[in-house]
Amino acid sequence: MTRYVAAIDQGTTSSRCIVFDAAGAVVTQAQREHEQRFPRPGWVEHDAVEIWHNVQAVTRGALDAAGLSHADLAAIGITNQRETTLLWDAATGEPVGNAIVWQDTRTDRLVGRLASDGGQDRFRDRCGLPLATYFSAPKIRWMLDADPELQARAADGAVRFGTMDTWLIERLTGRHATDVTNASRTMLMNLRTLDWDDELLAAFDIPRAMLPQVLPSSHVYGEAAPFGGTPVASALGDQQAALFGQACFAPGEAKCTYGTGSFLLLNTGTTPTASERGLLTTVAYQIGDQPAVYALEGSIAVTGALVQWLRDNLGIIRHAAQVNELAAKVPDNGGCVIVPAFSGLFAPHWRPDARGVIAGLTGFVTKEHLARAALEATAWQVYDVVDAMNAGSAVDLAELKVDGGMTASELLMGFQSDVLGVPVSRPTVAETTCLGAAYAAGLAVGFWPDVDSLRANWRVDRRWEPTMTDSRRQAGLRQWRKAVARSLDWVDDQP
Ligand SMILES: Nc1ncnc2c1ncn2[C@@H]1O[C@H](COP(=O)(O)OP(=O)(O)O)[C@@H](O)[C@H]1O
Ligand SMILES: O=P(O)(O)OC[C@H](O)CO
Repeated sequence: MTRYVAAIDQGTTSSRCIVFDAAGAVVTQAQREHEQRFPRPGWVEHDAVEIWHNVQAVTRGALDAAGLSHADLAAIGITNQRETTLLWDAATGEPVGNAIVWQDTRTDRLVGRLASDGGQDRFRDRCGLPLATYFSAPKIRWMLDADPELQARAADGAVRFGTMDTWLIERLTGRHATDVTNASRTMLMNLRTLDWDDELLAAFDIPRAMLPQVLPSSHVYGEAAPFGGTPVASALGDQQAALFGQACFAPGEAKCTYGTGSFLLLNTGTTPTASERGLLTTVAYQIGDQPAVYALEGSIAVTGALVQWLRDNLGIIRHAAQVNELAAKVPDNGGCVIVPAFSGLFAPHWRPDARGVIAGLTGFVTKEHLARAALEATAWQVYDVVDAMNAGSAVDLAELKVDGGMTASELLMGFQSDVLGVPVSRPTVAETTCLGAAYAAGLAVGFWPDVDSLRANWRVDRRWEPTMTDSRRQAGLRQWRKAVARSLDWVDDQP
């Protein structure tokens, strides 16, 4: 009997598999980290074969841990780190090199060259994205430039492109396909046609023959041969999957996922909404042949990664959670503000020339103040994104649903509610990314009847209400804005 749905989350630092029951509760899970490769400053790579082995191992591991087999599964859903770019040989299925990860900034000159002719927003109308190293198209261009043989082979379809969803779908089912949410992060998909766009392909000189077929997010992609032919029935980028798992199915509903970076997505309904304030327009999901649903997104590159930096580079904490113990020892930041622009600032600023600053240092500032400033930096970056959303759209965010590793920090969540001035709610199932992929897969095979049945599964675990006075909020905001201004225009040689 098929009582469960499995979700595979292929993330930036690890791959995990979680099996859910019909109530959306976690039945079993397994997780495995993969190596982060930093061959040069600013470069970040993953070995896609290592990832493929890990994905199989965690899926088997999760099933074994609960004494289940693939026969217990109605479907498998896939969710993944987005934008990370891989090329492989169509005949052998072997990667032509490592995957270039979304955080990698090696394409900054290429992006600068393209932006010098028409500006950073020259493709925004078609694909919803500004020109930035973050997205896949510049990474594909870089790979094709790096090996002169590849362009011709790509034009014949002998070399294939894929993000991590596509890589896993092809390995599992034999089909070269992606979903609309992942395709919407490449800079190559037209937001309205939901297909590859000839003008964008021409601008990046990327052959259509190397690209996967674009399919809905909740859709049967094929049968997973290593798992007894279980249907692979969904694919979504991880941030879109979290929106789905948080049951943000109505326009105006939003979630923020706090991990290595943080990503706030607002459901804007079935027509793409443009942002004049630096937010991305992206596809939220598409269920079968229904119209696609769109989102506005604020992507923040460094939030939890700053806590890791306090741990790994400064050594002032031993575990991420200790940042809270340290921060709780002081009543405020002691006048110190950190802007973690380690690889420039993403939304809403899109400033590749920014670099991190610690502002307001005096002899009074201690490691406790630094810990507090690190948590506050996350909340203020999210504030900037929400501010851009409220200013640029008719929607005034009334509540924020949250998930991800950093939501374990009560101090951060309380401060977040304070600076936003709206309640912040964390659900009982914290694994919303996997849950969203499972939901989308379950819908495609009739395991769940409709999205209303999914909404009924959402339960609040903890809710934070704002308590900060407006004058304190304004004072903190002034300080934050001054610190952000000081982080800009640091890198001199932007092309
Ligand atoms: N208790 C905590 N307080 C603050 N930050 C935390 C805590 N626990 C984990 N983190 C941070 O959260 C991030 C991990 O969250 P996770 O959702 O697993 O991220 P990802 O999916 O991006 O790998 C790490 O960057 C870590 O520093
Ligand atoms: O794998 P995560 O959770 O760090 O998410 C990465 C994002 O999808 C990048 O856009």
